[in-house]
Amino acid sequence: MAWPEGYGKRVLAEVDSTNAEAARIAADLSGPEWILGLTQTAARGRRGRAWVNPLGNFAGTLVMRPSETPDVVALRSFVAALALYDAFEKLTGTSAGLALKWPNDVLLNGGKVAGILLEGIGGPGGHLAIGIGINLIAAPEVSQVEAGAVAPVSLLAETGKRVSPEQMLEALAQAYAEREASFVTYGFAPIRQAWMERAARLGEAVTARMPGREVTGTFEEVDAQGNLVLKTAKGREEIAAADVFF
Ligand SMILES: O=C(O)CCCC[C@@H]1SC[C@@H]2NC(=O)N[C@@H]21
Repeated sequence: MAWPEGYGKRVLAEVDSTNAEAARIAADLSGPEWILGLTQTAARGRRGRAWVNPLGNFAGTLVMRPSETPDVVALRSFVAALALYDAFEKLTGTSAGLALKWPNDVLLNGGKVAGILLEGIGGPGGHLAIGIGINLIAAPEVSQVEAGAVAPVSLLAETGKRVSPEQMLEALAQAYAEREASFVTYGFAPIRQAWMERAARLGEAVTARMPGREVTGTFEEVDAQGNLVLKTAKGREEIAAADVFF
């Protein structure tokens, strides 16, 4: 498999968090760079949660300096989710059981196999860290995740396929570069369309939980801004940030 032109790569035997490392090195980079951490000692998840990261799972961050406004930069969570989907498909030879969960999880046979953490570095106009964690060989216990959340699963347990972090990085970096090129050239529309074709629970009832309130409705679409759109008894709700429960 080819490594994408123009992207750098560094592999660290141990790091606190590849997103934290991205923030440390960003200012010295001259182009996009993948950081692979074989072990992370302080991995972080979305909304300040910890991320369980046993040896053999994938922990990586792409650090880059996008040129768009922050609202457009944030749409890269969909670009990354699609690239993850592509990489799983390529490595396993099938898309059976794969689905994307808004805003940025990858599901396999209904369980969470990968998550994405987008973090800005250095404020507007600065760098972006796209942190990706993949349960390649092990998943945390259900008791370690929030009540009602999608159960974690591993690629190995679900498919019997053993993929190394390095193999995943090669596939993911290539897939990401292709989706990124599409995003930069054609904008969000084709990414949004492809994401929705792979979406979990589209057209079904879901609950979006936000600080202090929750909304249940039919998952209608992801709109042109990346919002989750729910049809509720009170009308259309456009939700920018939430945890989604099925
Ligand atoms: O909560 C989520 O679903 C997102 C998890 C993101 C975890 C990855 S592992 C690599 C990168 N480094 C971190 O500290 N977090 C992200």
